[in-house]
Amino acid sequence: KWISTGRRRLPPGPPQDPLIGNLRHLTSGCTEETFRKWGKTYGSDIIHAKVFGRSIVILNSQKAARDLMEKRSLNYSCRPRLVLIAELMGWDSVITNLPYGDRFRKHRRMIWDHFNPQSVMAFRPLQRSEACVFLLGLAETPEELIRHVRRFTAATIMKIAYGHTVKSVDELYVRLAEEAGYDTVTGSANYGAVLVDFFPALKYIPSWMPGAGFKRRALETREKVQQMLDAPFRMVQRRMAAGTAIPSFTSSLLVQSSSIGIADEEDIKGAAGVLYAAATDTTTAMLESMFLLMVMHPAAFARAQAEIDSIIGRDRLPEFDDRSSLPYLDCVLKEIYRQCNAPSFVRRNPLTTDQPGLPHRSVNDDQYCGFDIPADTVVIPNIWAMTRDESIYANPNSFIPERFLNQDRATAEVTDPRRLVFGFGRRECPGQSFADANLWLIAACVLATFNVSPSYDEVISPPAVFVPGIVRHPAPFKCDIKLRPGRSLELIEQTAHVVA
Ligand code: HEM
Repeated sequence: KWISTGRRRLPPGPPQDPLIGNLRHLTSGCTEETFRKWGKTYGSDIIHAKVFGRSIVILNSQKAARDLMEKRSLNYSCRPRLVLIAELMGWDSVITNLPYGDRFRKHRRMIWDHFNPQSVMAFRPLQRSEACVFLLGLAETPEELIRHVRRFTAATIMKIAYGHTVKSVDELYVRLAEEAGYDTVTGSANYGAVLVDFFPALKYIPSWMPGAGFKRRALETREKVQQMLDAPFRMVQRRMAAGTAIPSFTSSLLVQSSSIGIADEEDIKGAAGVLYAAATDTTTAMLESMFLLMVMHPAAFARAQAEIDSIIGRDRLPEFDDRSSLPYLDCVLKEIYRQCNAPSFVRRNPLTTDQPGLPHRSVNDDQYCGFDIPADTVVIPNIWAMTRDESIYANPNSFIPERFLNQDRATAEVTDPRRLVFGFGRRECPGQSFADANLWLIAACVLATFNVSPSYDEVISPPAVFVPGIVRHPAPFKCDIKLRPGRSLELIEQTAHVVA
């Protein structure tokens, strides 16, 4: 392997240590910003690193990501083999970890049928009613903002996936899912966990052996993952048998697959389970970031609020059909996506740098811009760098929604951050229309009914500090959230009554 890679013209990258390659770089505080700096240092959009002989290519530009992951998608739509998370922890029946192939296509179809831009229109009444519950909660206990956000994201997806109504984040199914997710993240952040992904034979090491702590933890997590996938699925089956099931993603798939074999059952469980895992943390992080940015950039949000007041008035809440009449609000949302796209490379394992920015894997040898990209290379899109590309976004570190105003179609297409933050090619996020609708609705309704400002006891507005993790959440921050004077509460209650 060493001799064959020696002859190749690989993309440039930082110097490597013997045997371990760039392991030290990639596991110790190496961020998306470092990857971008490497790009500048080595004068290339694509950077090559190596860990235990395995090639890792980082794509720092939108062009490189589209050229490879979209135009050559047949070669770049696989995922790296994830021994720890998929094989040991039991996340092997969820699409995010499936290799490109028939089973992947089957899962993608199941999810796409329910979440394509047309189908998600059916979720609008649910989104509106859950948005009202969110607003009422915020009016009552504004200090519990994060809890209300988490309940909203859990409630919308649980209802869709299983027809189950979530009243509180302390409920069983939410707890199971949260614990499985938490244990997966924490259990994959240690060196044993990294090693088993690069040396799969280590998965056979007996759990009692010294040094096998990663395996013991993974097997404990496996039970939680099983419970998280099983429990709500069995609940739907029980309710269907009793004739009390509310139509859902799971029930409709169960009805469709009349002669259900074990493979189908596992597939349906996995497809429903991934919805929670993929939808909640990402959407929660974006909504938290939205509130942080409201506090940091009051002028932009005041302008969006004034737009809502002048177009919709103060006698009703915004509805989805109002979206095209509120262009400035859309610009604000784009700028939120651009600045808070929550990618996280600050992890211990370069194979499991998570959403958004899930790694792809090349299947065959390829060449790009004169460089060789060997088969089985892990390909990581550096979405953070792409949304800060100075050739596309002037002053990328400033919050300027106006940059998106009055753009012609071609420019709008190149600059729209939604074409970056939801990933690329055949692996692009299938939940993006739904996620985008949730973010828009909450932004519009909050601006219509609340004033969000820095907390009185804070001297300066909070800095944009993000906590590294599977998804980047803002560090805890204080803010004042108050109902706007006038009929705000009455409007929320009225709408809640109508949409209930
Ligand atoms: C703002 C919220 C969200 C963001 C930023 C986001 C972002 C992403 C990204 C970057 C990927 C990886 C794409 C790639 O590999 O190129 C992804 C995958 C995925 N997302 Fe989302 N997502 C969000 C919300 C959702 C929601 C609401 C759902 C479900 C309803 C969802 C379901 C999925 C699934 C199933 C995958 C795996 C696709 C595959 O492996 O083929 N996501 N998402």
